[in-house]
Amino acid sequence: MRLIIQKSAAETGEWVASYVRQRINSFKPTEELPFVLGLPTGSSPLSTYKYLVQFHKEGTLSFENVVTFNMDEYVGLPEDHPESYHTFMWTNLFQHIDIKRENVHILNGNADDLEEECREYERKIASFGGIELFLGGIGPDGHIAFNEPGSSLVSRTRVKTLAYDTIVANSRFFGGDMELVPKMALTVGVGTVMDAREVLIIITGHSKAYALYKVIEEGVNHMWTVSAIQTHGKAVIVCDEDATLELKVKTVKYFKGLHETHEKMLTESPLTP
Ligand SMILES: N[C@@H]1[C@@H](O)[C@H](O)[C@@H](COP(=O)(O)O)O[C@@H]1O
Repeated sequence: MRLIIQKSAAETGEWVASYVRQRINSFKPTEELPFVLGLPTGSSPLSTYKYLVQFHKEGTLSFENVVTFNMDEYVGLPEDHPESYHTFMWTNLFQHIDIKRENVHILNGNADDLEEECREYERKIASFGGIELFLGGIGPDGHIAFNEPGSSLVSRTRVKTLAYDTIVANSRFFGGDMELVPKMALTVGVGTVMDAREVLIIITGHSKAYALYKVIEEGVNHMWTVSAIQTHGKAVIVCDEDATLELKVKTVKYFKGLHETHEKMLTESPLTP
C-alpha cells in the first residue's frame, strides 16, 4: 500500500484530482468501455471535486465516458433534501462536468424494497465489469462508506444502522440536531470497495489521525473497517500532515522517502509506471 503525505487538505485534493485525471486519460475510455469510478461524499473529497471541476473547465479532463457509483445514501431522506448525498454530488461535482445523467449511479434510499435496491446496485456494478478506481473517505472511527465498526470485511451493498458516533458527527449537517440525522443508510460493503481494481482513500485533518495510525501501523481489524485495504493489491492512502499526527516519526519518514524516490524515478524515466 502507498501512503502519500501532502501538506494540506487542499494539496491533498489537488494530488488526488491530478491522479484521477491521469488514470482516466490514460485509460482512454469509450462509450463501449467506460472508466468506472467509485465516489464518496463528505468534506474529505471536496477539494478533489473542486480540482476535477477545474480540470474539466480547463479542457484537460472529460467525463463523457465515465460511469460513477457512489458509496452510500441515507434511508428516507428525500433525494432533493439539501443534505442528501444525491444533492451533495450534483452540487459539488456532477452539475459542473460533462457526465451523462444515465452514467451516474447513487443508491436510492427511498426505494420500496431497500434490500432489492442493494442487490440491484451490485448487479449494476458487475454489468460494467466492476469498478476501476474507488475513491473513499473515512469517519474518525475508521469507517469506510457507512461500514461502521464491526462490519464484515467481506460485506456487500446493504442496509446499515448508523453508529452513535456517526450520528453525532453528521449532526453538524443537520443544524446540530441529532434527531434530524437519518439513523439508517444504504452503503456499498467493504467487499464491494475491495473488489475495485484500485482503491484510493483520502484522509485529512487531526480528527482522523488515530484512524490513520490504526490503518498504517496496526493490523486488519473489523473495528476499523478501512484497514481492510491492507489486503488490497493496489491501494493508496493520500493524507495531509495533520492526519499523520499519531504516526511514528519513522513511519512518516519511511513513506515520504518512498514517495520521493518514486517521483524521482518517474521524472528520470517517464516510461516507468
Ligand atoms: N458515509 C460518510 C462516509 O463515506 C465519509 O467518509 C464520512 C466522513 O466524512 P467527512 O469526510 O466529512 O469527514 O462521513 C460519512 O459517514
